[in-house]
Amino acid sequence: MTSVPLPPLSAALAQYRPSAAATLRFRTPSSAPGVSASSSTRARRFSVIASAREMPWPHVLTVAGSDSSAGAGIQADIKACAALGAYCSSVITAVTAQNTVGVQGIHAVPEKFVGEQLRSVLSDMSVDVVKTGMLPSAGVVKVLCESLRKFPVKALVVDPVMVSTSGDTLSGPSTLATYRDELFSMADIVTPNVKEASKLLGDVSLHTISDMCNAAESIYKLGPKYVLVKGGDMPDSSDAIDVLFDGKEFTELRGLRIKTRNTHGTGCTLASCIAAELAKGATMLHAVQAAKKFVESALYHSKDLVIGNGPQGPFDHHFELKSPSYKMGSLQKFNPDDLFLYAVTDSGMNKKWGRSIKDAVKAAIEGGATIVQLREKDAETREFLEAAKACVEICKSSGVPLLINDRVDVALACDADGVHVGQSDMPAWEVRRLLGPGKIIGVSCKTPAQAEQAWKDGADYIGCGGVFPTTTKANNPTLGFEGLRTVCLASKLPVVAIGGINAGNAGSVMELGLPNLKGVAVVSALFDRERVAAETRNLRSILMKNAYSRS
Ligand SMILES: Nc1ncnc2c1ncn2[C@@H]1O[C@H](COP(=O)(O)OP(=O)(O)O)[C@@H](O)[C@H]1O
Ligand SMILES: Cc1ncc(COP(=O)(O)O)c(N)n1
Ligand SMILES: [Mg+2]
Repeated sequence: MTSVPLPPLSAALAQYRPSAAATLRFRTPSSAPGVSASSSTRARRFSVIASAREMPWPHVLTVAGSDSSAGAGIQADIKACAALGAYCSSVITAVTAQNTVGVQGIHAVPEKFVGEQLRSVLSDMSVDVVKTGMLPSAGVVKVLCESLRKFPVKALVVDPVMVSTSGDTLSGPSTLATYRDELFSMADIVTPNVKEASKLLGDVSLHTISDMCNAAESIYKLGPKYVLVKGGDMPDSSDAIDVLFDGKEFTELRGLRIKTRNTHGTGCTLASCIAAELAKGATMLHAVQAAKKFVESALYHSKDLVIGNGPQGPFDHHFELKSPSYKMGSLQKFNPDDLFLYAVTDSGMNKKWGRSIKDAVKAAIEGGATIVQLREKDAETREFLEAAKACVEICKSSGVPLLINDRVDVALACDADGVHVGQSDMPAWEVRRLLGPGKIIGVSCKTPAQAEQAWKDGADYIGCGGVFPTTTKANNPTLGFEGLRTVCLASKLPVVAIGGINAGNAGSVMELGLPNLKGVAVVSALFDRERVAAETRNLRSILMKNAYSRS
């Protein structure tokens, strides 16, 4: 089984942003020669409408029940899609009287009227993905299947909602057979929780990951392309583990288990996020990972919310709107463009030139470094921590992220922006566990396999090198341009090139034109010099020239 801890918050947030296709961009019309001013204005107006039509918004249709407390159901689906940049239309199958205590009543919408709503939406709007939640009767499941046959969509996400997190029944046993016989074979993914998986398989008991895998395999035989058995309600588990099965391979998706009462609507949100990501064009594994990361982050940010008096509260789908980075205009903790000029300090060089770490960092920032890593291999811990704390202050005030090489403890103690690890340091997934979802993690990689692992482990970027021979790192094989190209092409993450890079050769590295190669990391070319700020400024202007000539 492949074990896949989740990509970090920043990586996931990057996916939450509306994709280019989702952003309505208005093209300036090219008016034909001889067209009068007023008709050109008209032409512009038409062109705006036309180009808006050409740029469809990723569209999810949720077919689900209304939750009066707005934590789950239709309300959760719309909030989740909005947070991830997808449009969400809604066909309501039932209205529930529900709160944080439980479900007090259910009023099913007549099957015929569910069909009418489906026709209204599907015949008019270009829906990319249909996501189903509460389908209260076998009749509604049948009506949905008929509509989907008539109006096919790109993907179908089936959350077989039967029992709410509060334990209330939302869809009776009569629907089970129709789910199994008709809907599942049309589904791209089915996402039962453990209780639902058990019911679908005739009340088998599920206690372990291996039980979840067996259940996923059995449900897969009913026809969907993927099965995700969700482990939110698995007792005695310190992690929140879900199992994805694609017919060949099991992938264990492991996330932090957030200690909170606010888990009402986690299942609805997860399925809607998967649908939104698929609508934006993600692969299934990416969609599931991003969705799980979103739920984890939302729970984390809402863990202390108190809404309602019952045991199960709702969580905040729009937690990003409250984050300071959002208010400062940036949704992401990590911006891959920050890798542009990556300054890595070296204790030996600082000593040689009689500089403190703090002065070295100040000078690099003054010269225009866009991210800084403290790589102090020989420093005493106490002394290093003091210096790191001072550097955090300097970097914060300049808006430059500060990473710590290898020392997760120091990064935690000084509240750095993240950690960079090598292949023999702590594994990135373990670092993620310790740092939480919001920090930046970088991993040094020399091979496509290492790059793949870094992505699976939840890293934000990889450092690839040595591109040229270097004296900074002993016994460091040189990859050359070919090695760098191979790793970049294989990497799903942004890459920064490292190893022997200086003002003389940085341009040639960037000229490789690899789309995910975001910048260069330098040690000696900045710090084994007398004037750090001037060297940084010089390198920056070389990189800028290269960037402009390529754009
Ligand atoms: N306390 C928690 N911390 C982190 N993730 C959770 C927590 N509870 C549930 N999840 C995640 O939320 C998603 C929905 O799972 P689950 O709650 O099992 O589904 P449902 O809401 O359908 O019962 C899964 O990805 C699960 O791992
Ligand atoms: C209308 C409606 N639909 C679905 C759920 C499931 O909620 P959860 O996501 O917590 O399992 C619910 N409680 N109410
Ligand atoms: Mg739940």
